[in-house]
Amino acid sequence: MLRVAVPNKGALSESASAMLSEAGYRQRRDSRELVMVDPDNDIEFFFLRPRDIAVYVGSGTLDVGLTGRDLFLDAQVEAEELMSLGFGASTFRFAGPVGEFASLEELNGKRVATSYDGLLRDYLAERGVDASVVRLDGAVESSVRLGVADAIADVVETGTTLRAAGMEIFGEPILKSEAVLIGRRGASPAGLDVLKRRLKGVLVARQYVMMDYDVRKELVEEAAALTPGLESPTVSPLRDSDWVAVRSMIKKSDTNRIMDELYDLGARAILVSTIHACRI
Ligand SMILES: Nc1ncnc2c1ncn2[C@@H]1O[C@H](COP(=O)(O)OP(=O)(O)OP(=O)(O)O)[C@@H](O)[C@H]1O
Ligand SMILES: O=P(O)(O)OC[C@H]1O[C@H](OP(=O)(O)OP(=O)(O)O)[C@H](O)[C@@H]1O
Ligand SMILES: [Mg+2]
Repeated sequence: MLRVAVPNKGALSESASAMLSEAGYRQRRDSRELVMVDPDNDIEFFFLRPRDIAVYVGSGTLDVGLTGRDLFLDAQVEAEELMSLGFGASTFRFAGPVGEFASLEELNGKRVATSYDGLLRDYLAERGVDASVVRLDGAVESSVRLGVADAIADVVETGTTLRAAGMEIFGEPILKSEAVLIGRRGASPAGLDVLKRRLKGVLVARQYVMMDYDVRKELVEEAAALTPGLESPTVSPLRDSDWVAVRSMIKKSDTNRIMDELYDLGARAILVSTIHACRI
């Protein structure tokens, strides 16, 4: 039975469970449940703190886990990223009091507070910056005002928390994070391929739509270039032999641009429908 770690609370929890449900797996009804067996799919879900998930997977206790890339790298365990999951995006950045820091080098000899000390120590060491790292559990934005640090390194999403603390970002982003599936390096436990294929199916169904349109036969090559699809578009005859019907998957975010371009080309009856589920 495949043993999978899922965030039990926090920023990633709801989206992780929603994605697994969409992939056809049973998920817990009560947020206090710690384990959930799905016998139909021969899989077992363990609901754990997102920060601890990499530790369980790295030690081999659990086969795979859904967690944040930043939390995974911070844990410094023997595991690898198997795929990105398309949610939980965030950026990990340096910040300091407004006007005080402009570049990474200025951190030499300073104190930097963070909840991600493993990640930060690696980053500073790789760039030869000699700063002392102050490990805090959370709310690191308050650390400078309270005098335990000179700057911070933290997750920034909207920047609201930073602004409220009178701080601003500086330097290059340390890391772009999102939710990822992690597993033991080189391991391929039974059921993992199916899980990955199902998750990929959810990603594609979320990111793509199905587009149908009619176009004059002589324009089909030009139209197909706009909608190449994953393999190749389906082209079907119409009763009026001067026209054909074309069907192709396109990126959801390109929908309106492609509809405009197809219309300008002379395509008509352009229809877009959602993809409920798929296997690619
Ligand atoms: N706005 C956000 N705030 C915090 N984390 C976010 C945000 N958006 C995405 N994430 C991601 O969520 C994960 C952190 O989740 P979570 O906040 O549950 O952990 P935590 O901060 O360790 O726990 P808690 O805040 O409950 O003490 C990281 O991978 C982070 O990149
Ligand atoms: O840029 P923003 O949209 O304001 O979001 C970023 C903030 O959200 C997270 O805090 P969280 O709520 O997880 O609390 P924590 O710091 O105690 O983990 C993160 O640590 C930042 O403080
Ligand atoms: Mg948090």
